[in-house]
Amino acid sequence: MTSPYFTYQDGVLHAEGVALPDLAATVGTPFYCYSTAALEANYRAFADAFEGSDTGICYALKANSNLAVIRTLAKLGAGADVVSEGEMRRALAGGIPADRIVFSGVGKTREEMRSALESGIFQLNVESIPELEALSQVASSLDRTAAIAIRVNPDVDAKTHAKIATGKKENKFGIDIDHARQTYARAAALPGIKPVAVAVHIGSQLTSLEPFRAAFERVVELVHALREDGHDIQRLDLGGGLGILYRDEDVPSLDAYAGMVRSITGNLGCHVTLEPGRALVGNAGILVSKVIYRKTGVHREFLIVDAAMNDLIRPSLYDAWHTILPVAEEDQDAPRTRIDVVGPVCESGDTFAVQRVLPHLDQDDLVAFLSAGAYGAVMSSTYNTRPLVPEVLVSGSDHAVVRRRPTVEEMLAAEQVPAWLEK
Ligand SMILES: Cc1ncc(COP(=O)(O)O)c(C=O)c1O
Ligand SMILES: N[C@@H](CCCC[NH3+])C(=O)O
Repeated sequence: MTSPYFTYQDGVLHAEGVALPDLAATVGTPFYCYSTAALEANYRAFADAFEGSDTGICYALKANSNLAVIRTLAKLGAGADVVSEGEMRRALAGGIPADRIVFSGVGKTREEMRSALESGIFQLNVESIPELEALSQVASSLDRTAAIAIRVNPDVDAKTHAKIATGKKENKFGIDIDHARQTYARAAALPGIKPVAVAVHIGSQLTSLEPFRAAFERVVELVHALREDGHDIQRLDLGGGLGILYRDEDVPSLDAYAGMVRSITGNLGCHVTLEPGRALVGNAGILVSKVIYRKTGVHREFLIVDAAMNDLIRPSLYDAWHTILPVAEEDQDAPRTRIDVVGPVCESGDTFAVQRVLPHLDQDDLVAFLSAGAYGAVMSSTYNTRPLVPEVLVSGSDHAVVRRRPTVEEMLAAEQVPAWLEK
């Protein structure tokens, strides 16, 4: 399974027109590689599906906040959904105008609120009463009015992995939808706050439209009730969450998703914000790694690669499946075997795949983990003092290293041994 942007040409896997072995020789392994054409196609497909509706696409930066990725999407007109001041500054640095930025998240600090208000962003999505009160104080102190959505929790099962479901009562996100009317009343009475929107986001990697439908219907009902209460609700923020194909999921088409959104919200006269993350970047990136050793144990065979859980944590954290392709095109008739693909980190959880059927791979062979463009590099760490891996953006036959690998010296330079330990 390849994509139109990662294909075999002349016997080796390419990202657009760039041969991955050449990139590996230039930047060293492991590295992330993103396709500009894939990013553009994903954004355009999303925008086209909503063409003609009053819709803003605010790319959820958390999925991949590499500056060059942001810039690529910004040039196509994307707004941003951010969850920290750092992300907000990245969005602005990537060329996304402040008036297309939505600030989400359960724990915005007062400093973050101040910075968001001073930047003049489109909307803050508030998730609790204490947050509402803090925002009122910050906005008043700046003599500004914060345009807000209240994120409601509709208590809908998103039918996704429990660690990325956000719309059930027991999740920390949003305000219980049954308490929403009181909360809007409270918000409207506070200085510096103007409630203009309702926000919802029930989880990530949803592969069925039904949970979205259930949540959005509840939100529309709420909008009617809030308008009856005298609130001027002009906007809806329907979050992100649309899933992508990792293995064999039956992912809804963009047209089906957009049709469902239109059919539920079409008559409300609201501006609709959408916050796709994974759907825009997930299949636009891969992680390329090299086999260090092939190890034959008593019970199992292991392929030990130079990428690890610190570089791509999704398999360890969510038992996520990433298709693994040999970079050298396999002979279709060659024998295939089952093997565990693991990294060098000292944890048994540092496992990318268990008993995966793969062609014979050995020391120094390159492999590519597909669909690693979302929640890949952004979730990496330096565990085991492994430097963050480079990110490369490809466009046609050009490539650019858009984040370089820091040296261990640079990592050490950020730390200090106190003088008393030197005595
Ligand atoms: C509020 C909010 N919006 C948007 C997203 C983006 O989600 P996804 O990458 O699944 O589209 C998330 C993450 O789940 C989120 O928490
Ligand atoms: N990190 C998750 C998605 C989290 C979405 C953020 N709310 C993943 O890799 O699937």
